[in-house]
Amino acid sequence: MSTTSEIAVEFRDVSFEINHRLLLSNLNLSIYQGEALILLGRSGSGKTTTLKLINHLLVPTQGQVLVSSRPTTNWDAIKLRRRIGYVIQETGLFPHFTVGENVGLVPSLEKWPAQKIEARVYEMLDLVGLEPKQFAQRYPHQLSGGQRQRVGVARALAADPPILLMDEPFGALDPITRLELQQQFQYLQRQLGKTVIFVTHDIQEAFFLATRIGLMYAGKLVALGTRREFIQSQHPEAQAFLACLNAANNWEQLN
Ligand SMILES: Nc1ncnc2c1ncn2[C@@H]1O[C@H](COP(=O)(O)OP(=O)(O)OP(=O)(O)O)[C@@H](O)[C@H]1O
Repeated sequence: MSTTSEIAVEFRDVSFEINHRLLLSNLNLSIYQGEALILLGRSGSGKTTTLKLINHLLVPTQGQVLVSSRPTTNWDAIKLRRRIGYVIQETGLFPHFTVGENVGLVPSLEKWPAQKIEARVYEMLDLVGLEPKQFAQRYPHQLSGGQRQRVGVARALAADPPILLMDEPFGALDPITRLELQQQFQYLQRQLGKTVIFVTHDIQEAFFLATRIGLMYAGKLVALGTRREFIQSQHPEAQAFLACLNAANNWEQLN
């Protein structure tokens, strides 16, 4: 895997509070270029909040988030977001745009010439396994959920951003399509060398995709490390997740 020791995103003692509720406290975390950092945690543990602090949808109430060594508060928010692809569970595709227009959105906002956009759209649809001639002219409602997710990934990759934020992107899919997309995504991430921060509450997904796993619990990062290190963690929340993994793997013992 092509990780370098250069830091792509850094949280320096970050807390985030809203309406006197502390959603995230004292987060310190460096994410290296080219790695797939999986944020794992149960519902409400603060994973999405952490992602939104990276692309400036939220601003820390304490500390700093740095992207390419610059605090997000010093970035022009639009320029920052163009460097960061964002894929969410409900894909956020524009319903009145065709698949091609959705995928070409950021390149057209960046005023690429029409021919270059079209070539890029075809390249991206190919990359995520959708036959461009068949799919580029369709509308999102004419696709299955799995196909929409593929379009969401193609759109996030279209302007070649160095960083990708993925918020439970495959959560709503059937397990077979999900595994297929996870495999394709892992291949793509390694080929393209993107820095990926991927949110999930599924430990199998985390183990499959991770360079490192960051475990969140009640707004805190309570464990951080490789799969091997995660298995050795004594934190009760890590143990609870590992118990889920073991339960899933021990189904043969059921009669
Ligand atoms: N705008 C808000 N105002 C108040 N509380 C909020 C707000 N946004 C999120 N929260 C709360 O912050 C906590 C963390 O939310 P967050 O969405 O980061 O969790 P998560 O780990 O991504 O959960 P899930 O896996 O369910 O998406 C939750 O308890 C949530 O209810």
